[in-house]
Amino acid sequence: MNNSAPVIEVEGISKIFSGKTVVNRLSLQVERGEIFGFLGPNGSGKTTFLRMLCGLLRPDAGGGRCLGYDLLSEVEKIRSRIGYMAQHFSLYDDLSVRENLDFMARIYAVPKRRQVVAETIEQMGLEPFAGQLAGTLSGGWKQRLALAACLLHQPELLLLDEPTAGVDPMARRDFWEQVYALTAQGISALISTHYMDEAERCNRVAYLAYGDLLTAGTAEEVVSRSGLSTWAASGLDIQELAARLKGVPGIELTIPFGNNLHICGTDSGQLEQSLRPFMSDERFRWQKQETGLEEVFISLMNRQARGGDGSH
Ligand SMILES: Nc1ncnc2c1ncn2[C@@H]1O[C@H](COP(=O)(O)OP(=O)(O)OP(=O)(O)O)[C@@H](O)[C@H]1O
Repeated sequence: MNNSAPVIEVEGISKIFSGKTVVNRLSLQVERGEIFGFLGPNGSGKTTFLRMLCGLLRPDAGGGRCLGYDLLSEVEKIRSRIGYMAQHFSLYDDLSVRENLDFMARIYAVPKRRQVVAETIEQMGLEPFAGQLAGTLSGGWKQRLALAACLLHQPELLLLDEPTAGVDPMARRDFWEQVYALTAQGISALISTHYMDEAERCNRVAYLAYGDLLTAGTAEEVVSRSGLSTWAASGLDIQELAARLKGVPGIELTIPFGNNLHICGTDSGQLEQSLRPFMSDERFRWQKQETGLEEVFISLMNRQARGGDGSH
């Protein structure tokens, strides 16, 4: 495909299950070499969207191209060029790491199978475990093996559905190092996640809530478009403070983070004016703060729940 063309270019794609719209006219572009993060609460349609991209589900409306191939008519070409890591990927617990990869390589009819499996084991740092039964690996190494299995047929695009769910922080960091190394080689990745720190590692992010794409862009764009200003109050009694701030004009959102309460509003003047009387309370230290993705996503969700147009 044309190297400058987006790897994913979809327009208005929808999926309806039993009369319920699960993905609602979603349009999105992912550029080559990009790590694109896909966030949203459980059941918002992230998996359904990924499955439409890799041809496992057919969109009920809309269409587009994945790696330059048509989503509706060239599904086989797409499938052979993408690596899909499903949320509940399955490995054979009673096969070794090498046997698992060899088996997957046979299924994909990978040419020079033995050589490719050996190279993949080396590339993914799996040598120390090559002879070990997959069922005895730690969660992080199982994840690594599942990623290795997606790479055997040398895909151009990875679709990773919550690849680090339930994995400890060190293993998550290692996993991201691998993803960076792969994208440095020109592979693109669309990754769904619930972790905010992972969202911040992506070149661009999108937030999906119950089928609707609420925002997409770089973290800076998403934050700036939200128009939110944030103050943080730190102290021990922040739950009580949060309760007192409820319904105060200009305060649209409060989120506790440990001993900090983040307080947000889109009218920064009104927010400051409303907070001023609380700032004389010596139990708290007050600080203006950069708005983060988490504040933006929660605010968008709240607006959507209140029936806003969700177009921010
Ligand atoms: N094959 C199916 N038949 C009917 N409903 C389905 C099917 N697959 C998914 N759904 C429903 O579609 C909605 C979206 O599910 P989906 O798995 O795409 O969300 P998700 O954002 O990936 O959630 P999670 O973060 O929990 O993985 C859910 O309400 C789910 O129950």
